[in-house]
Amino acid sequence: MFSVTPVNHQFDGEIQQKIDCKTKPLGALGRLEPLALQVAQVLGATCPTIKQPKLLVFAGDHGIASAGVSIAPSEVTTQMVLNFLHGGAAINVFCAQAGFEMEVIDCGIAHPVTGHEALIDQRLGAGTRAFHLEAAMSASCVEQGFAMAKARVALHHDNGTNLIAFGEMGIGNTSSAAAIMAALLPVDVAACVGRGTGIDSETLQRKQALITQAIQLHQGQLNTPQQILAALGGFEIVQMTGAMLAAAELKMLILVDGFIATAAALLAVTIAPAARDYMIFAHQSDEAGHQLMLQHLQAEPLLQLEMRLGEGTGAALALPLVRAAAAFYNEMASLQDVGIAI
Ligand SMILES: O=C(O)c1ccc[n+]([C@@H]2O[C@H](COP(=O)([O-])O)[C@@H](O)[C@H]2O)c1
Ligand SMILES: Cc1cc2nc[nH]c2cc1C
Repeated sequence: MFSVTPVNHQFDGEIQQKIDCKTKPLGALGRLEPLALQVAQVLGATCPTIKQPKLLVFAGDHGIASAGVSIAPSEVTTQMVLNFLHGGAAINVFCAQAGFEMEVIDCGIAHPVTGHEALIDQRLGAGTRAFHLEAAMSASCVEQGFAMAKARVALHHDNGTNLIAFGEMGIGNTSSAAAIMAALLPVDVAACVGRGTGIDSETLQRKQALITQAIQLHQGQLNTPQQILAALGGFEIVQMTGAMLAAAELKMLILVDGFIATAAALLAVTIAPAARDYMIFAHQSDEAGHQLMLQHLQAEPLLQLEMRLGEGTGAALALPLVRAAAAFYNEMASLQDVGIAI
């Protein structure tokens, strides 16, 4: 379904030379320099420019939420979707600041909302099934989610967007992301499970026990990323994975937010390793497993602000840094231009 090719390394030498010749000591722009290299690899070495950046908030509900793994009930997912549509959430504020156009996609919240034209309907159901008792969804649901996400990304690409940021909303989705992490990586469940929205220690123990139970229940059916998604996933995680693969296929920049978006990135990279070339990791979340997940992706996030909100907030805050990397690459004078000999 996805055919992702690695970035072109043909011009790496020229791009690096251009970065090194800017009016600064060698390497003095620190991590903005490899970021500029990546931006130029993906968007072109001549004058890489971020165009019509979009931030997509993928919303979905989780059956596991009714087992008491969050501070909030599933109703809050719908309430927050309405908040996004009315412009009142953190992500609305940060998108407006950063110059992101924001889109909210209903991937399958439990209580659908009507009468909002701006809400994109890509529903796969009314929340997943509780994955500690049965598979979260069917295999065909995963494929359907991939197809819908791919079509949406293609539409944005056709309209001129060349950077997509990934955020999400879904009560219970840190449980799903932690279970996916435990299924994909050679790490203990305990290293994957965190406090999500801010649960107490007793709830954390229950969450860990339910995820351990789920991994045992689905053992033998966790052999591919698609199987892992069907067993343990969420509708929003399925669609983020598909959308990331589609964006990589179309050679767009992918800006990844926090713990749950990174779980989707991990799935996408497992399906198509070349997708990693297109990914920029925005922010290291305070969620316990995120650092380890990033390590496995060999990702150094741009920001570390101790946030644990999701929605795409870290990605929105990181966009100015990505713009700055492209701008210095395109606009700074060279040492030669100004006659500096060092
Ligand atoms: O992205 C993150 O790093 C992150 C870390 C902790 C919580 N969240 C958000 O909180 C919700 C999931 O938390 P929970 O406790 O309900 O699993 C979901 O809506 C996420 O957007 C997000
Ligand atoms: C209020 C609230 C806002 C959120 N935004 C993302 N996840 C969230 C979880 C809660 C509970």
